[in-house]
Amino acid sequence: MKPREVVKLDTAINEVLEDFMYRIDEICDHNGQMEDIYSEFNKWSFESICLVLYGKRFGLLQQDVEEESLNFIKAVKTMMATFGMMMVTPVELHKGLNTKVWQAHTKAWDDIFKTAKHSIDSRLQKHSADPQGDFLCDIYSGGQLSRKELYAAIAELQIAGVETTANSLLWALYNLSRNPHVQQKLFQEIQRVLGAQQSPSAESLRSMPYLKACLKESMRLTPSVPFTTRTIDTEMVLGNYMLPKGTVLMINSHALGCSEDYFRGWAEFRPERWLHRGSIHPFSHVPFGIGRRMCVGRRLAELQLHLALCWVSTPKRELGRLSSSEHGHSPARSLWAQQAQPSQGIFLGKQ
Ligand code: HEM
Repeated sequence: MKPREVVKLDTAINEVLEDFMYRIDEICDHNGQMEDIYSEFNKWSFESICLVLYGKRFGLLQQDVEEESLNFIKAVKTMMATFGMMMVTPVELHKGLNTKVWQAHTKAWDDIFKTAKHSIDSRLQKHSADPQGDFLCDIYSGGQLSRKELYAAIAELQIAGVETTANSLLWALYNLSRNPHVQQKLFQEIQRVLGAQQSPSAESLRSMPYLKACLKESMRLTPSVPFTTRTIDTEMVLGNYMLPKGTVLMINSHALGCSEDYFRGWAEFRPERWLHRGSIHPFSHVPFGIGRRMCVGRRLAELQLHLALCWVSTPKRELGRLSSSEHGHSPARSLWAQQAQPSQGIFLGKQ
């Protein structure tokens, strides 16, 4: 996604964030806690990415969610859950025996595509007179993708952009809640740039280096995708090792972020370390992967997360740390194959 196209999406992202903040205030109890914080954050990122990709609100942040939206989310959840099961047993086995997992998986994809297709078709139709004026129509009118490929590409973007973004925001808030002095500095920067009432924008973010440093530091210490892999297609020598073709190499971004060699005092949450240009080895921080297959949604994810931090980090909503007896979980618990999520120990309500 081209940076100059991505910045134009700030209004849509803010629209969803405003609703998200109302929702947080509605559902937080008097202690500033909410029942299922992870699922609420997923609703936000789902609504946000869908508005960007399909140009349509799915109403997930409302009290009563429409059936079409619920079915869509159910399909995404089923697809992810069955995908997880097929990671531990061979896919061909499921396919050959037409197992229940396989049936549920393929039905879920059919349902996802049905909704994606419907939304994409309406969007293309709506902007047919001026395709260059719309992000999705612009991609399609470039002529490099067939309609079917466009459906598949957009559905993939959507799936890739929900949990990763929600999880990163949750970790960022978790880290801020444990570092009040960082939070204070962040409030000051946001207030200085935005003044009393103004909503943040892609333009205002340009003057917020500390906010960007906070997100980087959070993604260093607690990346939402802790590793990526590559299967090498030719035999090669790497360091002192001879690697045959087909070897799966893993880049462990979490281990890199926790390396004393690259980050002095690595266990400290210290955004200041990112403010001195050239002081950090560029390959030591790769939360979005690296090279030709790196995350295509990086700029969009960063914009969503930067704006979200502006909305959440206000003096009225000081993020607090709940004591372990209040939430009863360890700081992180395993979510699925690759991700961990912070426990519910963040105070999110208004003071
Ligand atoms: C904070 C949020 C996100 C994180 C941490 C993240 C991280 C990653 C990582 C580590 C990869 C693998 C890259 C590699 O192997 O080198 C990846 C791939 C990918 N991401 Fe993201 N991502 C995020 C958000 C998004 C969003 C919002 C979208 C869609 C708009 C997206 C779309 C994709 C796609 C399509 C790929 C596959 C790229 C390919 O195989 O060529 N991601 N992401």
